[in-house]
Amino acid sequence: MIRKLVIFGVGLIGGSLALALRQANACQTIVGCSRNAEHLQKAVDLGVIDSFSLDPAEAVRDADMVLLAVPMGAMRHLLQQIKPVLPADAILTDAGSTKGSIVAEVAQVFGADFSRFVPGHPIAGREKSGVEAAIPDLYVNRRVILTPQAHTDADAIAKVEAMWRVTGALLEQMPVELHDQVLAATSHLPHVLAFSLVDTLLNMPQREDILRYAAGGFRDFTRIASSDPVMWRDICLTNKAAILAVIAAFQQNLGEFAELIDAQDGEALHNRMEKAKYARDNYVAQFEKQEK
Ligand SMILES: NC(=O)c1ccc[n+]([C@@H]2O[C@H](COP(=O)([O-])OP(=O)(O)OC[C@H]3O[C@@H](n4cnc5c(N)ncnc54)[C@H](O)[C@@H]3O)[C@@H](O)[C@H]2O)c1
Ligand SMILES: O=C(O)C(=O)C[C@]1(C(=O)O)C=C[C@@H](O)C=C1
Repeated sequence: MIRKLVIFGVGLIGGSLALALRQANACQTIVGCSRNAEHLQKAVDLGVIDSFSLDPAEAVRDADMVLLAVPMGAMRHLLQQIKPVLPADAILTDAGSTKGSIVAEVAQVFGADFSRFVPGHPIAGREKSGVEAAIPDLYVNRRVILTPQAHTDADAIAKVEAMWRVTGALLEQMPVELHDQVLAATSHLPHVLAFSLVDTLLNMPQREDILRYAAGGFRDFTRIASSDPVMWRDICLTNKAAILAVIAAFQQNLGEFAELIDAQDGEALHNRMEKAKYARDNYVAQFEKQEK
C-alpha cells in the first residue's frame, strides 16, 4: 500500500495511473502538482486525485512515491525543484516516453549514485491528452518497461513494479539504450511519419480535395497525428540519435519501394508487401488471442 503518491502532471498518463490505484484501493492519498490550478481542480472534481498543490515542496512532504508524468522537456526543471525537498526514503519514478535523457538529468541533478530513482515507461496511451482523457483500465495487459541501472535500489524497483501491477500492467526491465532504440522504431517513427504525412499533404496545392476524399486508410494511418505536439516535440528532441537512425532506415526502404514502382517490378513489390502483411497480421493476432 502506498501512503502518499504525488503525481507531477495529472494528465492522461498520471491520471490513468491514479484512477487505477484508487479503484484498487492501493494508495491512501494521491496529491497532484503542476503549474495549472484549473487542470488540477478538474482532476479533483473528476475524482482522479484527492488534493493538489502548486508548490512542489508542499506536495512532496511525507510522500513515499513521486511520479513525474510531464512532457520530457519539463522534467529537468521539476527535478531541480524536487531535489531539495524530496523525503530521503521516498521513491522517485517517471512515466516518460524516452529514458536516456531523464536518466542523465537525474544523475546531473541528484548525483550519479542516486539510487531511489526508478525510470519507467508505460507502453500504453492514446492520441488524447489531459486528465479528461484518463481512464482506469488504460494499462490492463499493457507492458510497463522499467530501465533501472546497476545502482538502483532493489526495494525501490520492487515497489514501483508493485504499483504498476495493481493497474493490470505487465512488467519488464530493459537497458536504457535498448529501450530508446526499440521505442524509436515502434512508437517514435510511426508518430513522425503520421505528422509528416499530414504535413506533406497540407503543402500540396490539391490539399482541399485530398482531405475531402480521404477515407478509412488515411484516418487509420494518421490517428496518432492528433497526439499532443508538445509531447512529441520533446520525444523527438530527447531521442535524437535513435530516431534519426530509424528515419534513415525508413528513407532507404521507401526509396526502394519508389524504385520498384518506377521499374514496374510487380513481383518484387508483391513479395515485399506480402512479407509485411504476414508480419503485421501475426502481430495483430496476438492481441486478438489475448482479448478472447
Ligand atoms: N500519451 C501517451 O500515449 C503516453 C504514453 C506513455 C508515456 N507518455 C509520457 O507521459 C508523459 C505525460 O504524457 P501525457 O500523455 O499524460 O500528457 P498530458 O498532456 O495528458 O499530461 C501532462 C501533464 O503535465 C502537465 N505539465 C505540462 N508541462 C508542465 C510543466 N512544465 N510543469 C509541470 N507540469 C506540466 C500538464 O498540465 C498535464 O497535466 C510524457 O512524458 C509522455 O511522453 C505518454
Ligand atoms: O496509442 C497511442 O495513441 C500511442 O501513441 C501510445 C504510445 C505508442 O504506442 O506509440 C505513444 C507513446 C508512448 O510513449 C507509448 C505508447
